[in-house]
Amino acid sequence: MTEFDLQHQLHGLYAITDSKLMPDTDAMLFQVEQALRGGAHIIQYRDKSTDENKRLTESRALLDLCNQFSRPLLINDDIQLAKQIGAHGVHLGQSDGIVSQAREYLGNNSIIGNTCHDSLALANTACQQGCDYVAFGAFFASSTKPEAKPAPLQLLSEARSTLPVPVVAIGGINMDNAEQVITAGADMVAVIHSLFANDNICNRAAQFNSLFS
Ligand SMILES: Cc1ncc(COP(=O)(O)OP(=O)(O)O)c(N)n1
Ligand SMILES: Cc1ncsc1CCOP(=O)(O)O
Ligand SMILES: [Mg+2]
Repeated sequence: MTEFDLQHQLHGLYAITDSKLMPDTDAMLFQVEQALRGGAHIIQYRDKSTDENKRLTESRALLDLCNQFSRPLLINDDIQLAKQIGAHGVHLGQSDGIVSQAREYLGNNSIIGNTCHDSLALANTACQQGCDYVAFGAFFASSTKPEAKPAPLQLLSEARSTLPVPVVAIGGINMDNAEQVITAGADMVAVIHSLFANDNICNRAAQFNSLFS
């Protein structure tokens, strides 16, 4: 995938990998392929290990897979890895680097997302620095990241109406609550557990996607 329409890509289900739910590279590739078949619009490689060889091999394999489906692969936390493999972009938390520096390093064609927790002020700064989307959450209790700071649903409508970029909702999102965050203003729902712990990942991805118009 070389060129794509950002407005179209930054919408719908945003699937994030998880090393506990994906015990090895083959399992990860199989599960992500199921999510892509079900219609996941964006994939994020999120691996907290320090095994550089594994991270390189897995992210390259994921990038091949995403290219086959013409969907972007973003790397969590690591702008060097994103640049090294030619990923479509990066997702940065508040302590993972500065958006404007990532933009300079990766160039204008990369997608850069930024975690803004429950703060419109952080989101405005991220937008001024050139991010392509902002992420808020956790909106619900997350078994993947129980320590994530809670964010209120009302934040999403204000974010949607005041920010110039698409808005991601994350944290404990499942089929019982996804509609609430979408109605409140989320352009994308970022999901780990409810998607990748499901017995039928392809169906679950399609169910999430059907919630978006
Ligand atoms: C889409 C999306 N939103 C938020 C996060 C969380 O990022 P961060 O706060 O840096 O936490 P870690 O994921 O690095 O633990 C995300 N990864 N993706
Ligand atoms: C990375 C991250 N940041 C805030 S909550 C979260 C985890 C999301 O995973 P789940 O969908 O399993 O709650
Ligand atoms: Mg991070």
